Amino acid sequence: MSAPENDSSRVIVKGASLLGDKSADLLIVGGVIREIGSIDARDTAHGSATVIDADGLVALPGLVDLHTHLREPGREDAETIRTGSMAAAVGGYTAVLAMANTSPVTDTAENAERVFDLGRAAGLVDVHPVGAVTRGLAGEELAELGLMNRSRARVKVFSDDGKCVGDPRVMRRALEYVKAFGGVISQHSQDASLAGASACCHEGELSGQLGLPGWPGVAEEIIVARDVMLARHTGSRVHVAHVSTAGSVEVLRWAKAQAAKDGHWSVTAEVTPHHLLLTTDLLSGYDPTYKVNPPLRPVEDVEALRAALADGTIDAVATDHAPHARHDKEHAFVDAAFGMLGLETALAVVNTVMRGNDLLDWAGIASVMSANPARIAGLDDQGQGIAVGAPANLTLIDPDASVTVDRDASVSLSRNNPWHGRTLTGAVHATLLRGVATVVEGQLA
Ligand SMILES: NC(=O)N[C@@H](CC(=O)O)C(=O)O
Ligand SMILES: [Zn+2]
Ligand SMILES: [Zn+2]
Repeated sequence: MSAPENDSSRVIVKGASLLGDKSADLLIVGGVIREIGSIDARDTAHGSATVIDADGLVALPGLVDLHTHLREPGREDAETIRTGSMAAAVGGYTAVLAMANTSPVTDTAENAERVFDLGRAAGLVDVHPVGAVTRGLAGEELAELGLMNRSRARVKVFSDDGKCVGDPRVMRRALEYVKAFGGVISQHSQDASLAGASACCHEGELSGQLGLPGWPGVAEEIIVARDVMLARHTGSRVHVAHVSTAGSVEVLRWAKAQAAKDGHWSVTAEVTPHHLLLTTDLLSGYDPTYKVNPPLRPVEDVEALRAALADGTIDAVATDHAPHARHDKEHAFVDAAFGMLGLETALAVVNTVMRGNDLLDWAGIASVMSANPARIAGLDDQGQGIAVGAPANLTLIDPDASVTVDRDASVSLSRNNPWHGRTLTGAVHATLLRGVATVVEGQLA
């Protein structure tokens, strides 16, 4: 699939409810929204237009995922840039940020360009490589941050995700460095010594009963607290990946108020769909599908995360789509790999949890799943909403569809799907990347 070269290629989307509000038609010419209103598909000017009947569907701007693991290069048995892009498109995404914990690590301009080019070749979503903060994710020397930024991949988001940048001196240098070009450090906030090498779940009453080694929420919170102080000190930007505790939310609330007063630095944060719905009690069956980092938390944390997403303390939903091959996941709980799939189900989970509980409306979902992540990542071709002159990156959603998730229906190469067997509300009907349908009637085009 490639972007239309012919400027006259026309698509008409008929009768979609724009962000859940009033219905209108969209005229797309050459991949750009040209007109919004009442468009007569029979008008001879639109003679060869492709018409998409969107009656009863909600149109959102294409979704943007700040946090995806595509596993290529290195673990093409778990996912490739192509299959991960397929899962993203099916999930309504038009752009994803691909984490750097591949093999080799995305820590050089050359490696970043390779991921970028493979994303372009797949052509289903815009794949933006995230650059590593440190060489080899080792936490010691800074990676080629400037060269990655100046490369064809134009990397602006840097993360050692999977590992925390533990050394405050390294974190300080990284924040200072990316400031020069408006970059951001996305931190996997987890103090290594409090987490401990064998910990595999949330530390609490249940981990004690199950005999599983856990780590406490404070291992996350102290890093969030440290990093916002470093961002303030350096006048830079920090982004907190996969926030999972009520304590982190409290720190963020304080930090955002300070940043707004100070004006010279900022902190943003994301939450995953699974941390908005799944709780630590799922671990009682020792099913490694539910083993993830940060771990599933008690219901009090889940409630705080929902409230923070609703009130803007948390800016974005990011999937942390983390595919794993069967032989890495199907182990005793303590030995299994951390991580779960998320791209194909994110929109339905957010709709079920947030809209279903009157915490966000469609416009709010568009903010946390498109506009805000695009702004945080500094993407200029995404997140502009549904407006005349904006690229036609669109997701058409059947808002009332009730879908029971089947892990074998996934286009991902992996099957570590925590939503298998659950019934969610809302389904992606179509996805358009710059006017080209990547998904039609829920299937890859
Ligand atoms: N989330 C996970 O449990 N695993 C991620 C790494 C990460 O996001 O920390 C992975 O790469 O598998
Ligand atoms: Zn992480
Ligand atoms: Zn991750």
